[in-house]
Amino acid sequence: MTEAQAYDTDVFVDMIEAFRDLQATLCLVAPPPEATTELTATIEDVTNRLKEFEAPEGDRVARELGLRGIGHPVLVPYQATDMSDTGMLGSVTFSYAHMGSTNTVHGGVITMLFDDVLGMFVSRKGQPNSRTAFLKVNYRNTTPVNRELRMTASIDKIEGRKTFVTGTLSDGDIVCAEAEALFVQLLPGRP
Ligand SMILES: CCCCCCCCCCCCCCCC(=O)SCCNC(=O)CCNC(=O)[C@H](O)C(C)(C)COP(=O)(O)OP(=O)(O)OC[C@H]1O[C@@H](n2cnc3c(N)ncnc32)[C@H](O)[C@@H]1OP(=O)(O)O
Repeated sequence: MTEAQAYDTDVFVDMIEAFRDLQATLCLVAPPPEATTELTATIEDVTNRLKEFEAPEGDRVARELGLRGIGHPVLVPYQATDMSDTGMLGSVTFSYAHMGSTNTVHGGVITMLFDDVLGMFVSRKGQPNSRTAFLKVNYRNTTPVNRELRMTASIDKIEGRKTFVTGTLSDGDIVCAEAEALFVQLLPGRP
């Protein structure tokens, strides 16, 4: 995205943030049927308005903002705070939108975060244009929502087109989840 478009990008991120707030709020409410029907119509109005701006893949703002999930309505936004050639540190705070049972994060969301974080790290420091071949997650403890958590990622081995990575998600000294994954770089010409 060019510098001239940077302002538009910020505005788009604001809209995605508002959407995330909507998702989290939806998980906390119990509106009566009349209010639900009225609100559903409002959401449909917003969707129809947005459809007026559908764009070809290369021009979509969410795609341009792919890093750190910030421009994607479903991915979990995170911060990569430190990155070397083989290791990465980061932080993430899950919201009520990511809740499975009371105040703890849905396991599938944690796996999605690992796929995104490890995939980004492999793209930058391993081999670009790689895809997840496998991703194994061990859930060591429940993961709290609304709390800043620490993430690590490391590249353990590169063999030909294969990059082997591991990651952790921790709440202070408590390891919430660990992941190990293989990313395979696509052969030239493979979509
Ligand atoms: C400043 C710049 C910033 C840029 C910043 C960009 C940021 C960008 C961030 C993106 C972050 C999103 C990250 C999400 C990443 C996904 O979520 S990708 C989507 C989910 N994954 C998929 O859809 C993959 C589907 N599968 C496939 O496409 C193909 O099976 C694969 C994985 C590409 C492999 O196919 P292939 O290229 O034909 O490879 P193949 O010859 O079968 O195997 C190659 C080697 O890998 C091994 N292998 C393959 N699969 C496996 C497996 N499952 N288990 C074990 N070994 C395997 C083979 O045994 C073989 O080993 P060797 O014989 O070489 O020792």
